[in-house]
Amino acid sequence: MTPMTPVAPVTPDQLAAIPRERLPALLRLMPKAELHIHIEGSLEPELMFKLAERNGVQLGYPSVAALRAAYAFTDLQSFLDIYYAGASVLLTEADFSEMAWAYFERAAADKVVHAEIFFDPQTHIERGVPIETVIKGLGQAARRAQAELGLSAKLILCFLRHLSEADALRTLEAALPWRHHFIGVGLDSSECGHPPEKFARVFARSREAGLHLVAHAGEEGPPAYIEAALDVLQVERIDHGVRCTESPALLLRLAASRTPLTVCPLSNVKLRVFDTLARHNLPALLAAGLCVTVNSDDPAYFGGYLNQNLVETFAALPQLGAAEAYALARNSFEASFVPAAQKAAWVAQLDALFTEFALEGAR
Ligand code: HPA
Ligand SMILES: [Zn+2]
Repeated sequence: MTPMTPVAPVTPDQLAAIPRERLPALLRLMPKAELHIHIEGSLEPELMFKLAERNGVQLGYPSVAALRAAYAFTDLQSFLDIYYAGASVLLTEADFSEMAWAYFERAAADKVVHAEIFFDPQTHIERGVPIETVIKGLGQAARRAQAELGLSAKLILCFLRHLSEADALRTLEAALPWRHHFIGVGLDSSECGHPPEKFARVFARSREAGLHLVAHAGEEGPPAYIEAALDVLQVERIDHGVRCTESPALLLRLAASRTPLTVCPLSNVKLRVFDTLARHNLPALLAAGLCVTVNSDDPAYFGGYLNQNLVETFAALPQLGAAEAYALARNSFEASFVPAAQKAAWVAQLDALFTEFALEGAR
């Protein structure tokens, strides 16, 4: 089907007619956008060892199996320590390109048609890797993803919140000559003790430069961090944000404004934000009318890419059915930073697929 073919929106009755056993296939087949993926978190142990050898970097683990065995996290910080150590193998433009290309191939297999990927330049600048090496390497893979996979890919530069705002401002100035290679800025790393207010000036400067603004908030931090990200940083999306349910007023505000939350269920369980997927608040967030999306965060570390997140989460939560699958995919396009006409074309593909599954279910 071409994007211009008119498609009637799938109806609630049609969604209700889709049998539960068809959900895994539907979740895998539906077109979707991924909006919360740290590209350094897509670095699989096998590629990490290959790059370590190529670049003469000592990893501190004797084997892929030993490294994987270390992926037993107790909280965000215990993950970040290993994640930054893993990123130390990345030195050349080719390294960044190879890592991103591997992610794009995996994402395309999951029917991701658009990805907005985070990168952490300060992790690399600190080790003497020029920012242009990082941006050019990732940009090259993004162009190849569009050309060879039909996957549109954009970059979002993240500031590390455990470092100073002055460091973030220096990083932004160093990146601005490459402004045309990235669409926005974000805020990640250790949340507690590093509230959004710490980065008010660098976000204001980024806004002046015409960049989109997002921030991690309410993963481990309190609802007040989500409010500060909205009010002080003026972000357009909240990454994670799951702790918003602790504040009824904030929940109402997020629903009314349709501020997107990029939720990462497998990450939340691995980092002990929730004990199990069955206890995740995704159904409550959807029921409250929020523009929630599902994402993989750091798939090489947390046990799965986007479809794995969707399939496992739906299997664990009987409240989630075809209507919620449709809402999540539709939200992923609504929440993306792409032109309205492109969003409409993807939503039309979504309607066509869900209608097909409904008709098959009714037969
Ligand atoms: O889940 C995360 N939270 C904060 N910082 C991060 N950096 C990579 N992943 C994460
Ligand atoms: Zn994240």
